Amino acid sequence: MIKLAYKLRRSDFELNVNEQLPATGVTAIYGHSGCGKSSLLRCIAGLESPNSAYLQVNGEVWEDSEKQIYLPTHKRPIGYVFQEASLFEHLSVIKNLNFGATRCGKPQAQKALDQAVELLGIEGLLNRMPDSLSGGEKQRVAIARALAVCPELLLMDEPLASLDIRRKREILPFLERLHRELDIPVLYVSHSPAEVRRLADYLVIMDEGKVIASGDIKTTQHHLLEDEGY
Ligand SMILES: Nc1ncnc2c1ncn2[C@@H]1O[C@H](COP(=O)(O)OP(=O)(O)OP(=O)(O)O)[C@@H](O)[C@H]1O
Repeated sequence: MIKLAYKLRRSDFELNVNEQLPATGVTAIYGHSGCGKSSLLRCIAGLESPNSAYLQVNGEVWEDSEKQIYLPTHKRPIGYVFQEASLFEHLSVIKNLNFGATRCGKPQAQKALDQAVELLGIEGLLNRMPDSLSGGEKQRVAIARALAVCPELLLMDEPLASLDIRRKREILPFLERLHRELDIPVLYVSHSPAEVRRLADYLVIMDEGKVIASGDIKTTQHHLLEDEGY
């Protein structure tokens, strides 16, 4: 179970969320642009300074502002994938992945790295430099690097948004594979009904900083807009 409660006030925006999410499968966080999806993910990663915060993942409290508990970002066992693959441009693919594995720091680091390489189908890219990769390949490497951290929670913020439809189609099967074969809960921010339908088990729908509906995908998917169908 992931229990979270955040209040974050900005001059013209307020995030106010209090949810219990499953600690398995893919939970999509869906809503219009500006509704606070990325802010919520950034709170979970410890990258915002909310007015009040509570986060518990699988029984462990990562943050509780009332009790002044705050696990800093670099100590949170999370993998984070952004819209744009944020690879170290001066490092080869394998060195980028090793950087993730260093953060894992557990005996199973090498195994996690090998599994990530295999899952994302990037064996043939390991010695390439990021600037020689296509957008889709870069994003696959970024996802593998996030997995090499051995995360207990994978945060994905519109990982396909910067890709054209062909690249989206190319990556979706890999995401579906992650979903089938990995046992790590994923919080997946998206404003694409097509992606949500294909990937999510659980859905959180946001509007203006609040959750307006949440639940199993079967019972909530009628909230999704018509999709563009890729
Ligand atoms: N660093 C910041 N400083 C001030 N306001 C911000 C900051 N980041 C986001 N906002 C504002 O907070 C609100 C929520 O933004 P957020 O990026 O969380 O929404 P979102 O649902 O992820 O949007 P999108 O789908 O466009 O990425 C918006 O009004 C945005 O302009």
